[in-house]
Amino acid sequence: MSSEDKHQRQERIRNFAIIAHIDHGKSTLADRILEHTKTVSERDLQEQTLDAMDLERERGITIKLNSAQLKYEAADGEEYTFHLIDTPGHVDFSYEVSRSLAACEGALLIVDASQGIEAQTLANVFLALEHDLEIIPVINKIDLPSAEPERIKKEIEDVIGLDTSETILASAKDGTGTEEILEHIVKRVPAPQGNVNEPLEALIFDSLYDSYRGVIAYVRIVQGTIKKGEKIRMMQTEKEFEVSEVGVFKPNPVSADELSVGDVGFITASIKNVGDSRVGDTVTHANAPAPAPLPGYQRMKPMVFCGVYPVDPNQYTGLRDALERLELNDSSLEFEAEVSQALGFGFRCGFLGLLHMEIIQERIEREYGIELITTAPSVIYNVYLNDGEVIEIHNPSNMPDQQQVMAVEEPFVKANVMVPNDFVGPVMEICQAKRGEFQDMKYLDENRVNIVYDLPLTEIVYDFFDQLKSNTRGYASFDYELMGYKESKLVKMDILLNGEQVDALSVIVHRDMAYYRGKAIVEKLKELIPRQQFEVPVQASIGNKVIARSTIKAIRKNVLSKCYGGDVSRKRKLLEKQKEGKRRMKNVGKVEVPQEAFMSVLQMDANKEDS
Ligand SMILES: Nc1nc2c(ncn2[C@@H]2O[C@H](COP(=O)(O)OP(=O)(O)OP(=O)(O)O)[C@@H](O)[C@H]2O)c(=O)[nH]1
Repeated sequence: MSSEDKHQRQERIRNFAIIAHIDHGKSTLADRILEHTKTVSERDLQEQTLDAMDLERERGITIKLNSAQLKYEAADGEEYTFHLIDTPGHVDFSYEVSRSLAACEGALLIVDASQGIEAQTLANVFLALEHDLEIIPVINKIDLPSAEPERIKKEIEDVIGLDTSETILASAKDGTGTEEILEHIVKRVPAPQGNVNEPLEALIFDSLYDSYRGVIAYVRIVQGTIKKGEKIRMMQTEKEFEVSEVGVFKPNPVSADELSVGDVGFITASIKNVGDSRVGDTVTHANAPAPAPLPGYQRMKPMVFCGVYPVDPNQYTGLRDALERLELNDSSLEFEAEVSQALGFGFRCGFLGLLHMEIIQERIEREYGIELITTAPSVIYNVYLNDGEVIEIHNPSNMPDQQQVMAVEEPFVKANVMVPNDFVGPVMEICQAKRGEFQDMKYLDENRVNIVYDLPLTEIVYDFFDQLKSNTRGYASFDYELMGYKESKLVKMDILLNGEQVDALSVIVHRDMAYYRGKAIVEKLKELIPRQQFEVPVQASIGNKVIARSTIKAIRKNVLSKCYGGDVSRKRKLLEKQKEGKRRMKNVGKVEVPQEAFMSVLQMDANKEDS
């Protein structure tokens, strides 16, 4: 292709993302677009093609980014190449969202006609505006009887300040508006800038590990071109590779001769670890490198840590293999070996957030068949010692003795909560109970309010979101960003079972809440730990001082005594049932403790805590 042809082709490329809150219809709309452009034949179109992972489909959320190349013949008679880049809709993955937006010139903003803008949508729209994207508002689900497109338009204008005169009214369910959306993309989203003759700059906006090809890096070419056989360098990690294949997603990966300015596609280069091709890094040619990497690179750092142990100690090596494999695919997952007196050999793992943590745990159990015991999640604390040393603690049981500690800092976030007026009271109560500091409150329209609080991350890691949902009948939406560290009055609380301290149950709590938390935990443990053959005291202590106590009464339990006579099959069933119940038990000293107990600190309801 001549330079001139390449330029003409570049003029007809449109790169866009879809921004939407969970359930507002992003996947359904993406399906309509794929259908309409005949990218995927209707017969092949599995419901929601873009959400590929099983787990993702089950949970109905987008975890990993995906992209698709579409050909669209527009009303002006020209054929356009669209690249649709899917973005995850969850706070844990906001950095990935920011990189995928950096790969686009435009974004469709999908808002449910019966719901309105939600906190996460707002956060992502502002990210898109920062990247100077052209935003095309689409009000979806107008087929619903409860649709209020005029109210939503006004909300988009008032809250985001977008001009909504050209808003598209759509129903992804019945296909209304799909054609109009495609035409608006052609007219309103700018063609990519950049020059084919400049040194290569390609932005990695996602990468995944394929056991056959190695890492597949998803890239947007910002300057220059890239071909098979060329020597490339990752500008941040400074690793060099030889390109084994370039291609595009249709939406399945298909080889291409070359990727050129404006293209979105993939590169493989026998890269063995996703850590070598990090999201946000810039790919350039090794022998004619670009002068500087693309801006905005950040190393994704885990924020939430927990202990992960195999129920069966023999599966320790299996668990390590599973984590190593998952790490290949997920450069934000971190882990290191850890030994707990209570749980034996396991790993301390770091995650981007709670959802990320749940996803990894579920994948280990499902894909690798390893049953896990996990401890309550914790954040990273900065601990200032009396001797001037500063240490980072991400396992509460490693907290030094109180006498040695001068001060403790914990991470804080700025949280936006959007709710209907009626729920302002309950939301403020929850934030206050979670040690929140009120910052701001704004009306979105007559009906809805945005409340801003500074909150300790650790309180969000606990049951904040669940409480928010249950106290606002599911109406609240919530988003947060990390602000930094602040000093708090934090202490380590230990739990003793039968007089023995259980390291895996230690937590770091605010001094003013220690008594209530301690009381709630010992009560919860009393509920969760089955009666043993002897009486078991459960205590919560700070330093050597016991602050709460409960007792698990002794019983003598023999399930077989229930079976009169010799019904063998019934007997076997009962024994199996008992075995089943025991599977996730760990012996801690002489006491059998079920998995749930290690998460008990997460399961306290607010009322108990406040009472
Ligand atoms: N009535 C109606 N329902 C719709 C429309 N578009 C999507 N839905 C339904 O809304 C629900 C959510 O749609 P999805 O496409 O899965 O939403 P999503 O935004 O992709 O959600 P995540 O993948 O979780 O981010 C599904 O049950 C869809 O069938 C629409 O235009 N009208």
